[in-house]
Amino acid sequence: MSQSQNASPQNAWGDRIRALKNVPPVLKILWESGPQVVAWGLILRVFVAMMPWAIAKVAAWIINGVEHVLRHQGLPDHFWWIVALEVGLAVLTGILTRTIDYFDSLLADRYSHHVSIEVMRQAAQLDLTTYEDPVYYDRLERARVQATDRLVLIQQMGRLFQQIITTLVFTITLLYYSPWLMVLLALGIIPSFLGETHFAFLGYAKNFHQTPAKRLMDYLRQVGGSKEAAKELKLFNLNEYLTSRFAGLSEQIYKENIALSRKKLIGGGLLGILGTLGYYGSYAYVIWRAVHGYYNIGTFYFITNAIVQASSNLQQVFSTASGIADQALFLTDLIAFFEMKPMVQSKPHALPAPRPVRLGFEFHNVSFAYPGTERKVLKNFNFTLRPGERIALIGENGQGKTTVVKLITRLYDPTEGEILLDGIDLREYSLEDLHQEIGVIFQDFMRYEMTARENIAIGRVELPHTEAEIESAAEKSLAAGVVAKLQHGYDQTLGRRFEGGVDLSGGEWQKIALARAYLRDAQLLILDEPTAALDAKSELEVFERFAELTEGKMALLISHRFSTVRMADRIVVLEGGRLVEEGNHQQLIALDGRYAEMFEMQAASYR
Ligand SMILES: Nc1ncnc2c1ncn2[C@@H]1O[C@H](COP(=O)(O)OP(=O)(O)OP(=O)(O)O)[C@@H](O)[C@H]1O
Repeated sequence: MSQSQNASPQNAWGDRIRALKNVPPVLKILWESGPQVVAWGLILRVFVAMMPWAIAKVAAWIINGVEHVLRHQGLPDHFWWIVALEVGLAVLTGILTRTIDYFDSLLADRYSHHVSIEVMRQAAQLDLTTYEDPVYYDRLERARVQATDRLVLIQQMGRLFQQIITTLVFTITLLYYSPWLMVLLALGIIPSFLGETHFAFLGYAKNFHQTPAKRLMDYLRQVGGSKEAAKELKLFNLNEYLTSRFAGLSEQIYKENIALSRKKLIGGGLLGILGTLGYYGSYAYVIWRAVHGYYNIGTFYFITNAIVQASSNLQQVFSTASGIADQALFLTDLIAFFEMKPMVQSKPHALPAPRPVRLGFEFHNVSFAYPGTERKVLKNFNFTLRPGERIALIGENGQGKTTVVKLITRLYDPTEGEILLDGIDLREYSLEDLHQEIGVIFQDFMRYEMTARENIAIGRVELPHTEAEIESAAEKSLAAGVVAKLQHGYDQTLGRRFEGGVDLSGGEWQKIALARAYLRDAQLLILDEPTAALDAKSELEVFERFAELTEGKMALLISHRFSTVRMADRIVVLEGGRLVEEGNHQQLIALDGRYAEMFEMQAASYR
């Protein structure tokens, strides 16, 4: 991520102008959301934009006609038809305006639908690293907010288009009568425009710097109301603590908001007075010319109306444009978010994953530090996993076992060295293909608050699956016993978030999660401490099955329980990011090294 993306906005004009470069991509997104709706909106706006001019022109004819009558020169031809035309134009304006509102709300719905989906797609393809980066998180948060509720922006863009046309029509009219009129009007309006954009920018800068505090507030609110935290909150009396931290932050944000609103009230008010002076200056000039006999009464009316319209539309053009600049600043994050590219991705002509795997996986002098950190979690790590082998990876907490899994599944790429699959660097293979060949259940696996069936089917969403396949996977992982006890069986919603949902125990959730791995017809199965919440009997059962079911496949198992570990064909001991011992249970016991020591320690605690 570049420095400029991370830096908070400085109060500079450059940033404001740069923000306008976000408008074209947004127009593109708008167009993609609903081309026909956009086109109709624009066509109708051209008509509505011309209406005030047409209405004023017809009104001038009517006034001249009335004057004729007053001077006893008789009623002009078609007079009542002209009056009817005026009424017709007013009615048509009303109808067109409502139709535009309808198209705007239609477009707003389509836009937020389209952007929400794009945000989800983009979030899904970004690296895992990005999720651990607070800057990214803040950006995702802002992008999410920006995805919805952009009706204002859409209305503003349409309105600007309409106001520009109306202003142009009346400006040409005024220039036709006297260029000075426009100069006077512009002198009054430009300072208030600059004021508007200035405050819009301050508003954006304020929101930008408030995002971390707002994120923290959201977190506090979420913890305060979460089911998981409820027990601890009560026992540790944490509610008051959380509430007061939330209140402190909320107070700070309120004060900052008020301070800005005050500035805006005073500064914006003073600049607004300049606009009023410019407007009345032009008005006085036209009165002077009319009094000196330059215009008849209808023309006088038409010009004064043109001043009112040009002035208010010009003012609106500026304030709408500054409103758009304001919104465009907010869109900086959305656009920046869409421009983020994942580092871990498939190359253009990536290879399909080998099936069957012939040589297996090989780590060659792999070193790895998590992005943004210096410490190497793996150091010159060398390791092989051959087809048909079942390997247990063991080591104390924090030695890098899960990291090995993250590298083999390409959630991250090594900092140094390479990982080969059948002799070819993992980075050469298609990511989707590679992931299809690996079934993995992490220690912090997800508990999807969906039905039991969906929780299992998630293991292989890319392919259709039959009822029998789901049931067979559930049998293998012992989840079938869990499902049998549920009132609605496989259709039972799990978790408590949704009505009718049933929560499971930690061990029951694990059996369900394990079924996902079995559903996948993968060549490598990885279980990262998947049985931690299982009781001893279940664990033994699960692993005896695992041993049976992974026969002929590659299996990688991470566990702290030696009763399980000893079933592996080969045991690899990790310490400080290095491979320190490897062999089967008997060999390692005979070696009398780290493994034997750890084994003895665990055995002693059972005696
Ligand atoms: N996303 C991350 N960013 C930075 N450091 C990390 C990250 N994930 C893990 N680490 C660090 O890397 C080291 C190895 O972690 P890893 O999860 O691979 O250990 P482990 O052997 O699986 O531990 P355990 O037995 O506790 O699961 C730890 O010191 C941990 O603090």
